[in-house]
This record gives sequence, C-alpha cells and structure tokens, in this order.
Amino acid sequence: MTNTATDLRAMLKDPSLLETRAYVAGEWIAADDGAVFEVTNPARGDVICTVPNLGRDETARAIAAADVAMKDWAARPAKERANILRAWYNLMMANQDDLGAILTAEMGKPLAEAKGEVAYGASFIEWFAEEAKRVYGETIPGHMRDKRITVLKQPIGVVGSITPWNFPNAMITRKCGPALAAGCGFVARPAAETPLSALALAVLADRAGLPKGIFSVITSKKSSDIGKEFCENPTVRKLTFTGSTEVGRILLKQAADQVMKCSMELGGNAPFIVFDDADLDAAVIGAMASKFRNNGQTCVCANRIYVQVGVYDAFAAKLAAALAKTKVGDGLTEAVEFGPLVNTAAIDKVEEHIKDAVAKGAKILTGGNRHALGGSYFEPTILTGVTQDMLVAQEETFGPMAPLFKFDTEDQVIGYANDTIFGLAAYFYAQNIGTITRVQEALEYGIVGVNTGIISTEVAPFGGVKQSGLGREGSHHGMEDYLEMKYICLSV
Ligand SMILES: NC(=O)C1=CN([C@@H]2O[C@H](COP(=O)(O)OP(=O)(O)OC[C@H]3O[C@@H](n4cnc5c(N)ncnc54)[C@H](OP(=O)(O)O)[C@@H]3O)[C@@H](O)[C@H]2O)C=CC1
Ligand SMILES: O=C(O)[C@H](O)CS(=O)(=O)O
Repeated sequence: MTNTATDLRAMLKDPSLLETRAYVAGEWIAADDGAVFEVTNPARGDVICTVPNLGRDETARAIAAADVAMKDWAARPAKERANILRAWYNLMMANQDDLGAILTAEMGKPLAEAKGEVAYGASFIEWFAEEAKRVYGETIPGHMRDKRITVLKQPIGVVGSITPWNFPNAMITRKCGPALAAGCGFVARPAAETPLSALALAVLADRAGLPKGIFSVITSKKSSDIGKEFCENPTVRKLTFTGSTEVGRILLKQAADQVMKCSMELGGNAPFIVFDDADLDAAVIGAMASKFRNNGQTCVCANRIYVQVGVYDAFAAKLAAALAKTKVGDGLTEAVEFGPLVNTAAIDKVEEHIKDAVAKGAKILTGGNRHALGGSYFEPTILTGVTQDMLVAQEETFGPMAPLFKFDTEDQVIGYANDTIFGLAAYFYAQNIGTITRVQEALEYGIVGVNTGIISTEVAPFGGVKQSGLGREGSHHGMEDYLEMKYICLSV
C-alpha cells in the first residue's frame, strides 16, 4: 500500500474524474486568493489531494451564472432537459466503479456500499429526467361567467444546496435532480470532508451537456460563509439542506430574512421495534441493514432497538452472532462490511453514548472499544439493558452501536418510540395485522418501515416530521419543492 492518491489513480479507469478544482459558472477554477484545503482518506489518515477553498465572492459568481443560464434552460422543452439528465444518468452508471472508488477514498464507506450509493444517487437523476416531462398545471372552473382560471407550475429559481459527508453523491443528486428537471439553476456546496464526489459529478454533468453555469460546485473548508451567501443573495430563491437539525435551525433563521423557501432533511432518532410475534431472523437481517449501513452514519438508521420481553434474549443472541461474521477494514483494499468512521470526532460521540449507558446500568454484549486498526475505526457494538434515561435514547449516535431496550406492551413501546423531538424514520417487525395497522398509524414519523430495515428509494417521498425536516425528496412529490404555483385569472 503506497498512499491513497497513488492507489486511487491506479484504480480509476478514467483518472480525469478525480478533479481537484472547483466548478463555477462552467469553468474549472482555483480560489480567488489561491487558498486550498486538504481532503483526507479516513481509512488511512493520509491526504488524497487539496481542493480550492472558495468564499462568498466565488459563490456569488456561481449564483449569477446560474441565474443567467436558467433563462434558456427553463425555456427549453422539458424533453430536452430530460434527455440531458438521462445522458448524465447514463454517464454516472457507466463510471460507477470510479465514482465508487473516489467516494470510498474520501468518506471511508466500503467500496461495495459506495458503488451502491452511486447507483442510488444516479436513480434520482433517472427518475427526475422522467418527471421533467410531467410538470402539469391545471384549469379550474371560473367563479364568474367571464372568468377563466388556470394554474401554472414554474421553476422556483436559483437553488443553493448544502449537503453532508455521509452520502456525498446521493444527497446532491436527490436535490439537483428535481431542481434541474424543473428548470432551476443549482449551486452545490458539498461537505468539506467529501468534495471529490461532487466534483466528479460535475465532470460528468459537463460531458452530458448540462449548459455551462446551470450547475456549479463550491468547495470550501467552512460552510457558514457559503450558507450566508445563499441566504442573503437576493437572486437565490430556494435553500435545500441535508444535515443535522442543529445546523438546519441556523439556516432557517438565516433564510427567514428573505422569507426564502427551504427544504430541510435533518436529523433522526429512529426506533426499531421487534414484537414477540416477529420473524426474528428477518428482524435481525433488518436490524443489521438499518443499524449498521454506512457504519451507522445515516439519518434513517436504527438509533434505538426496542425488543419485546418474550424475544429479547433470543434477538440479542442472533444479532451478536450476525455481527460476529462481519469484518472491519479499509474499504479500498479489501471486502469489508465496516470501514472507518468519517473522523475521530465521530468516535467521541459513540464512546460518549457507550460510557453514559454503561454508567447507568447497560452492559456491553459485544464490541465497545476503538478498533485495533486505530485511527477512526471502531468495533461494531451491541449494548443490552438500555433504558430511556440514557443519552442514546434522545441523541443520534451516528456510529456502529446498537442499543437494545426491552419493552412489555404495544402502548408502552409506542410511547417510548415517539418520545423524541425527531420524526424521520421508524421501523417495526410484527406479524399480527392488528398490531401492524395500529403501530404504523401511531408512530410519529415521516417514514415507517414495516418488516423491512431499508426504505431508501427514489420512487418514494423521503422526509421527516417534527424537528427532522421540511419537505420531501424523491417520488413525484419531490418536484414540488422546486416549483412555484401561479394562479392566472383571465377576464374574457
Ligand atoms: N435527513 C437526512 O436525509 C439526513 C440527515 N443527516 C444528518 O446530518 C448529521 C450528520 O451529518 P453532518 O455533516 O455532521 O451534519 P452537519 O449538519 O454538521 O453538516 C451538514 C452540512 O452543513 C454544513 N454546515 C455546517 N454548519 C453550517 C452553517 N453554520 N452554515 C451553513 N452550512 C453549515 C456542513 O459543512 P462542513 O461539514 O463542511 O462544515 C455540511 O456540509 C446527522 O445529524 C444526520 O442525521 C445526514 C444525512 C441525511
Ligand atoms: O444521509 C442519509 O442518511 C440518507 O438520507 C439516508 S438514505 O437516503 O440513503 O436512506
């Protein structure tokens, strides 16, 4: 093993996808002041490359270019936009291996999972290429003899986008797909930890024929200045954000000054409930998928696992046995289920939750320590005897730690599950149709998985209630966040 930059370039079929300049107004640029910041590989701790550290001036230029470009882009026939988006989708899938390798290098998720994210991300471009052709208005019977009423759907305008490091490909395409399909201009600011996936998408966007200026990628070490430019620049009509509820609140406050339309995909605290009559083997498969996907660094992952008293011990033993078959390592060089966490700060949160739970009576069934590989690797962990008074019941762990809570009755576990400010995803396993009907209705969440631990798809409306967000992404509903409705009253 040499270093990531050398190994990565050797892996890539198309090394030009490892782009290290920012993409602004259709040009590949450095920062105005020449500043750069490092992009590191969390699996090895080495520096992959540097990218430009852009600020508000470069962001303002990207916004202005998007505004100019969208005049023609929005005026094109929808099928023209659809065809270009479809060409972009085709290029993403044709370069899936390379995009996956770049994603693993900068974020750490194992290569198989990274390639899966590329396909998931591409599916939003494919889906919204089709939705572009179905932005329908309506006519309404007039309220007076001489009145004719129509309703138009028009692109909302230039969109500012801020996304997290945990899905550095799909979180961008889940936003730019509908925005570009609707005819909007789009300025993306990816997380500082993971700019390379966004830049690779821009390389392919250019090749697909997206008009210069309609899509820009702002790389920056800090995001707060970029966020302020998005919120204060009068040309920006929409802010779309995926990340923590804490930052979502900051952005909503900033966006209020211009009464800016916002889409917010925020934090979660997903309950995963196993009833006595559940298919336990299926529930274990679901828990492994939901809890440990992306090393638990997922807003919809199971954060609290509630197991009914009659099957608690059996479920715990089966889950531990399944976990024992998994492998931790560098996702670029070997087939593993667990890579490193994105950084060592992420480990601090996991350790804090474990320490707090054990201090309050929980037991470590497996794992519980930093991994022997060092760096930001952590042992996949299961805790038993977890209770509602522990930190993990109220905060996202965002790491490979499965806390098992015990419950007695349906009413009790619904109360536990809903006792949080979050409302993104929830899951439960049961066979009785009465239980299923009552529980799916009683859970206060935007997404409910019934006898499944994976709910992510481009065809369904993804989003949360309470403090997990505003709006929906994916499905035909996903277009609405990037359209304005215009009511025309014609007097004849
Ligand atoms: N609902 C959903 O679909 C998802 C929700 N999340 C949530 O995100 C969190 C984990 O991701 P994480 O990246 O740590 O979340 P953060 O909220 O810390 O960061 C998300 C993005 O916001 C940027 N950011 C941070 N502070 C500001 C600010 N003041 N103004 C503008 N932008 C800012 C970050 O930039 P930088 O990091 O470069 O500083 C990053 O690009 C978890 O809570 C998770 O639940 C994650 C993915 C999906
Ligand atoms: O970042 C996340 O957690 C994603 O929203 C999860 S998903 O869309 O891949 O389910």
